This record gives sequence, C-alpha cells and structure tokens, in this order.
Amino acid sequence: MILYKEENEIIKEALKGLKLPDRVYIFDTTLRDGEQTPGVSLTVDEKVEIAINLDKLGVDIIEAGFPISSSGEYEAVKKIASLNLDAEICALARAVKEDIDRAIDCGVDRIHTFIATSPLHRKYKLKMSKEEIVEKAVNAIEYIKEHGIKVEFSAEDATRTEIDYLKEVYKKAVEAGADIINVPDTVGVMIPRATYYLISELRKEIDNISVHCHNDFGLAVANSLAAVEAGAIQCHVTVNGLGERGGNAALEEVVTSLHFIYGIKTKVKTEELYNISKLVEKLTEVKVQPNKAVVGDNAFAHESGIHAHGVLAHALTYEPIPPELVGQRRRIILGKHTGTHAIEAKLKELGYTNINKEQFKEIVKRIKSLGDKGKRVTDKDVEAIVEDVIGRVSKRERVVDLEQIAVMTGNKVIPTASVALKINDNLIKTSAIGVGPVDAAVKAIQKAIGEKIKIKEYHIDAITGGTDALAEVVVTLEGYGKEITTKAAREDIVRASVEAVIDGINKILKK
Ligand SMILES: CC(=O)SCCNC(=O)CCNC(=O)[C@H](O)C(C)(C)COP(=O)(O)OP(=O)(O)OC[C@H]1O[C@@H](n2cnc3c(N)ncnc32)[C@H](O)[C@@H]1OP(=O)(O)O
Ligand SMILES: CC(C)C(=O)C(=O)O
Repeated sequence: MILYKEENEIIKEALKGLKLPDRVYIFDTTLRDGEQTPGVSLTVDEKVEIAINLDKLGVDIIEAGFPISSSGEYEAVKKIASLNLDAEICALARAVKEDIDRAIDCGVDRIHTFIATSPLHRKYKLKMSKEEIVEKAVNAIEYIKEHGIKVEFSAEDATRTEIDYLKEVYKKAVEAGADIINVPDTVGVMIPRATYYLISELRKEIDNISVHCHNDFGLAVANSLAAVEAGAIQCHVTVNGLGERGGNAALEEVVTSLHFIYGIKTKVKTEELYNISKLVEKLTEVKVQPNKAVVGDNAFAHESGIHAHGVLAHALTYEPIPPELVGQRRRIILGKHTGTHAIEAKLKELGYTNINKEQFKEIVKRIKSLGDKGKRVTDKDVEAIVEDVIGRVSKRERVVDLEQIAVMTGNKVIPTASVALKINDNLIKTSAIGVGPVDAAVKAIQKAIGEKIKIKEYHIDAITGGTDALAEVVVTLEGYGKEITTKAAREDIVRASVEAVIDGINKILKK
C-alpha cells in the first residue's frame, strides 16, 4: 500500500511528534447536509438507495436526514433506520422537543442535536442569551439520553464563538450525557492552523471530538485533517463534497488522505469511492467537476506528452496512488498536448501494429491538429484517422491527386465546386454545381475522371458529437469491372468526401 507518512521524508518529518489516532470514524452527512445543496431533493427511494450504498462503502454513521423538516424526510429516515444496516443511523434535531420526538419516532441509533453559540447567531437569529442556549442544549441532550439513544451535540457556528464560552457549552453538554461533541465550522472560516489550535484546546477537557467542516474557502478537507492531527476522532463528510454553499469536506478526499498519506484507518472500502460518487452524481443531478480530486473524470487522466510518457514508464511518476485503489481507471487522453509515446501506446491499445514511420508521422500530425481545434480526441477519432491514413494508396502509386478544391455555397447561390486534379501528371480543372457543397465537389471530380468510374454509394457519419466533430465518409465506387469501398475522415465533410472518392479512384486504377 502507498503510505506517504512512511515513504515521504518531508511528510514524515512534519508529522513527527503528533499523536495520530489509529482509526477515524466517518460520519456521512450526504443525506442531510449534502441534500441541503440548493436544488437537491431526493425521494425516499433515492435516499434509501444511497444509504444502502454508503453502508456497503463502510461509513460508520449515516446521517439520514432531518425528520422534522417534512413528512417525506421523516419517512426516509424511518425507512433507513429500519434496514438494519451495519452503519449507525443518525437523525438531526434542533434543541427542540418536537424535533427530538420526531427523530426518536424514526427509530434511529443516534440523534445529532444542535444549537448555535456564536454572538451573531445568539443576537440576530436565536435572540437568546448565552445561559438560555446552554440550558436548551442540556435539556435536549438529557431528553434524548432518557430515551436511551446516543447523542451527538453540535454548537453551531462553533468556530465564530468565544472560545471560553464554547468550552463551557461543550463541557455542559458532556456532563448532560453527550457521547460525542461535534465542532462545526458552519461557514467555513477556519484555516488548518486555527482548527488545530481549537481542537487541541477542546481536547484538553473533552475526549470524543468530531468535526464538521464547510468549504467556503476551499479548506474543508484541510481543516478536517488538521482536526484529526489535533486529536479529533470523527469527521463529518459528504460524497462529492455536496452541502450548503461551497459544500462540506468531501468523503473521498478525507478518506484517501487519511488512508494513503497519514496511514490512519477508516472502515471505508476505498475501491468503492468512484461508484458511490457516480451514484450520488446521478441521483442528485449535481455534476462532478472533471478535475475533482479522487473521483473526477480527470483525476487519473493524462494528456500532456511529458506526463503520459512518464506514466507509461512508471505510473507513479504522475499519479499519487494507483487509480484502482479508488475504483478509478487510468486514461491516456490524446489531443493538442500529446507526445509520440502516448500515441504509440494508444495505437497499440487499439490493435494497430503495422504502421510505418511515414504513416505514424501523418497520424501524429492529424491528432495534434484535431486537438488544436479545441477537440478532445476520442478513440473513435483515432481509429478513423488511422484507418484513413493506412488505408490510402501511397503517393508513389497514385494516378489521381487532388491539387486544389474550392466550394461555394449559401442561401442565395447555387452550390458550386471547382477542382484541380493531377491525373497522370496532367492538370485537369473542372467545376460543377450540386444540391450542396459535397454533391457539387463530387460531381466536379466525376466530370474530371469521366464516366468510366461511378460512385455507387455514399455514406457520412459524425464520429463524435459537435459541429466540429470528425466526419467519416464511406464511398463505394465501381469502374473497370471492379467495386471498391473506401473511407476518409476529416472535420471538413467536403474534404473527407473528396479524399474518399479520390482514394477509391486510385484503388480502382491501381488494381
Ligand atoms: C447549519 C445547518 O445546516 S442547520 C440545518 C439546516 N437545515 C434546514 O434548515 C433544513 C430543514 N429545515 C426545515 O425544514 C425548517 O427550517 C424547520 C422545519 C426545521 C423549521 O421550520 P420553521 O418552524 O418554519 O422555522 P424557520 O426555518 O423559518 O426558522 C427556524 C426557527 O428555528 C429556530 N432555531 C434554529 N436553530 C435552532 C436550534 N438549533 N435549536 C432551537 N431552535 C432553533 C430559529 O430561531 C427559528 O425559530 P422561530 O421560528 O421561533 O423564529
Ligand atoms: C448542524 C450543524 C452541524 C451544521 O450542519 C453546520 O453547522 O454546518
């Protein structure tokens, strides 16, 4: 297993002296805070499907929802709690009896109760004194404990709360019976150093500490890890980093960092991370950005020639871990930045082994030129280019060569094409009109070569989507008692058509 803590001198030195836990508990809140992502609303069945898969993934706790918020939410949490999953099922409740009763009714293992403690929330939102807040928290915790249910307590907006008051709230919560206290960085204002300081301070008086980091400044994962360095035993996370505003700490990022950098275990089966990410992406309809760490489509994709060359020689040159460890796969992408090593490897992968130097040079040129036009070059594009290049009659054997082509088309002109062909070293110029530019171009060629060779069939296909897609033209020509089918691929359909026809003519004449 890759373990940066052991293998990387710098990380090893930096972590020296820290008392890291062997194991961190993963509290997944995709179905609660994750569902608070604006625009996301999951049905009962969808929540159940995600819960089952989170359980398979191996998270320790699933926060299934906030039962007081709607009857659908209540139904979903109740259903999930009835599934007998390995994971502990948790429900959220304000420090309000009605919320707690609703959560108890769902039959959950743990209730996560919260109340805000920061001056802003006290003054403007709750309109409560410090004492009232402590009292509400204590009452809520005691009430839940009376029902024999585990309690997790959060001081909402903890990271903008006076530290002495925060410590007092948490100590009172523990005295009231809270099994674990959670420290929410509700609007993501923490930096890793400050998180480390805060958790270290709280750890002096409290054992079981959890963190809930938001990503408003993109620091949710870094802050979660800093909390673990300071002794937190549990991290709140969401799949794909979903959640309010900038989201929460991403499950896949926290877990892989813990496993592969710190060497801290969780119960999560990392090979399932990509699958759960895709499931959540599908059901929430929130697209995962391609450059998203761990689960993004580009997380293990390489286009740059230098990187692809390195990866082909030894994958770890440009990958921190093998993609299989998180259920991903390596992809070598061809495009503008591609080098010859990557193209060679791609051709081999696609089964092309007999390509000569001249053809290879042409294939590289065509792939790069497609990339230059801003296109991502797919395997199908490569196949079409290769087939086109290797299928051609060689320059030496050609009887007919295209010297020039011009087409004109529009809504107020008749589509017209003029071509200049070199036939047996004679330059023949013709022009023709047609129903469109392709028809005109093909008719102009036909005129130049005479009636002895005829186009029997013509077919065009876009290889990939988009107006700039590579188009593949397949034509069947008949002449001198022979029938030849040939193809050509270009982004320009007129050029593809003309090249396919001329190649066919050459094949008939060569034969
Ligand atoms: C940081 C977080 O992520 S917290 C979770 C946020 N998630 C959600 O809010 C999603 C689900 N929420 C809902 O469906 C609704 O907001 C409900 C059902 C919870 C409450 O709805 P309503 O009763 O209509 O109140 P509304 O949402 O407008 O206002 C919140 C009320 O809760 C109070 N409140 C907020 N947090 C707490 C708390 N932790 N403990 C006690 N009371 C609280 C507010 O002071 C306000 O009270 P008021 O109505 O007396 O002024
Ligand atoms: C309920 C709490 C933990 C929360 O979601 C937050 O503060 O962000």
